[in-house]
Amino acid sequence: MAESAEGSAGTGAGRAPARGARAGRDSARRGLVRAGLGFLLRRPRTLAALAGWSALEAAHTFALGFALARALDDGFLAGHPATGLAWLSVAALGLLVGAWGTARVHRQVAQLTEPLRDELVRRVVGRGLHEAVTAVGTPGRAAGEASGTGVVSRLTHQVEIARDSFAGLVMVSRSFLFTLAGAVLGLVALAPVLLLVVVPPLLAGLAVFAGTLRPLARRQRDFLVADEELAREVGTTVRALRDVAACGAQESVRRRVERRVTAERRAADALARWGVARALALGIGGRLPVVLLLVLTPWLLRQGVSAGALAGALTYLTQSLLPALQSLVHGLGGAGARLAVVIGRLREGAPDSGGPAPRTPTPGSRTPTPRTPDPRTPSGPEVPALELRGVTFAYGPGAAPVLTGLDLTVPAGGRLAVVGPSGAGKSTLALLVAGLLRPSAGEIRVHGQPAVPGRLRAAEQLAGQRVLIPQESYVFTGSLRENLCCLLPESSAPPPGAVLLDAVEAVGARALVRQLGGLDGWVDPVALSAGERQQLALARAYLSPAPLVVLDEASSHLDPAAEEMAEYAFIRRGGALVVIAHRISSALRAELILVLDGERTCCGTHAQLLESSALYRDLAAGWAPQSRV
Ligand SMILES: Nc1ncnc2c1ncn2[C@@H]1O[C@H](COP(=O)(O)OP(=O)(O)OP(=O)(O)O)[C@@H](O)[C@H]1O
Repeated sequence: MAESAEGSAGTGAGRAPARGARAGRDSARRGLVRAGLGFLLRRPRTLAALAGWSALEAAHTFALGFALARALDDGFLAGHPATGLAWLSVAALGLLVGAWGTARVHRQVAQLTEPLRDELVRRVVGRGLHEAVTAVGTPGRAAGEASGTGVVSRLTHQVEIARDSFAGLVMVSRSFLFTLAGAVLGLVALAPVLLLVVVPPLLAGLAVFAGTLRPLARRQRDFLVADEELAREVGTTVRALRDVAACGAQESVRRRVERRVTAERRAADALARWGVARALALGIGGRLPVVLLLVLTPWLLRQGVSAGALAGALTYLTQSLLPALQSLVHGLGGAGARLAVVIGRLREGAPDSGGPAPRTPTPGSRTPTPRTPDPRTPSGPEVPALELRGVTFAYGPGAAPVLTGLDLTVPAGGRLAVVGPSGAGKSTLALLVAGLLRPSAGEIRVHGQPAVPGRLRAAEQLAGQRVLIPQESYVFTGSLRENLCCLLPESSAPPPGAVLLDAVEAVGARALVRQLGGLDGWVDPVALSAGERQQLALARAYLSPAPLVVLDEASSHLDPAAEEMAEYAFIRRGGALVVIAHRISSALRAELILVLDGERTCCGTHAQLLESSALYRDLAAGWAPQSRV
């Protein structure tokens, strides 16, 4: 238990300076040990019952070696097979009694673990609900997306792990103590001299094991944390593969995942090295006594130890002590460290992180620096930002084309809105423009360069040409600064904080940044609402140097006012803008509107389209009431 505490205390503290982290771990360990002892001492009756049933279980250990020795000495070796069989029956009876004791032990352990779980659940559900209540009204948080349910669900999952690990710990430590007691009593009953052979190596093995517990628990904890971080990173990445490709963020995401893989491998290597020490402890404490017993057999026989007693002692060593020691070593090293990590997190209130979320002072009421619009017309004003010539696209050779022979030109710095009914091909067009789909026929050029999907190098080039923000925005676990800067070229110097804050301010995400604790605040994608994720993705796109921005309903989770603010930010930013519009207000802000309507697809201004496109008139009429909301 003490070692578990040691492990838990340091969760996430590795980022702090070593001495402070160690002091924090020590104090948390003491707190955890006190809390654990307090929890046990408040249940004396359960403990007494557990000890009683464990003693019965240990009687089986005692009976096994002792009855075997008697069966040999008084029965089979003495020429009385009936006596031998009778003693073997005693051993069998001992097995039955032991099994009964074990069943009752499980019941008593449940009496300990269930209250522990209830206590933890009460605490974490309370805290989860508190977080949910305080999250209500958070700007950008969509209705029904209060984080409380997610927090509570993750915390209760950790409570389940804590309960199972605690049960495992109680079982192995109790089993070892009572098995040891049963075996030692048995050896004394057979021949006290046997203790001289068994006890010293056993104690030495236990001492080695005790010495490895702390470092082992620390390595185990580091490994668990690294493993979870890797799983979380990979899980987030896999869910967001399309968005990662859309953002052109493959390279930075690859590096992030690679860092996690390396960290996990290092943690696993360190754990494996300490695993050798654990094997050494097992060898000295569990296997060396067997070897000594065999080597010293002639001497023991001279001391008057009978053949039956030797067989009994071997039985104690191989059937009881070695398995119990194995369970103890693996149980304390595994379940103990896991319990330490989980309890540590539950106490810290960090439901899902491998470490505390770093917080920096709130930016406060700083005055935004006016931003000069970027001259994002790389090829000069005469080269269109986007050109489609006879573009046809179908999702398969036999599939009906989504787009047929589409021609379109968006001038440098121009603004295009794309509208159409669901399934008309708006997102498909966005993916084609972003170079993530290849046209079946025709050509697409972005600032004069072909937009083609390709290998990593091509993806990097694409990221410099255009940025696509899809409907479900990708943000990753990391600092806010990392999330904002991931579309910036590797070679460029990190932008000053003021530039990042300007971008955040421009797209209306200042409140969110304050809530996250500033630019070095920690982003947990799961804890953010869809609207908040969109705000971060918009700020990231705003910062990107790409001269073409494609927003595929990228503000669909924002309210109309927030959406307007974000779109005006992109207009001021410079460069060309293509917006897949889901509100008439978006379309009205564009200079040109493309109505995707199969063979009746057309392009024009709002006024022209009201005249010429029945579908556009219908869409505008349908949107009008919502846009006033
Ligand atoms: N990966 C795909 N494989 C096959 N067909 C697809 C795929 N993605 C989209 N489609 C089909 O292509 C057509 C156009 O889809 P798309 O998502 O581009 O339309 P949309 O106008 O963006 O619709 P919405 O407004 O509902 O998002 C639809 O018929 C859709 O079912």
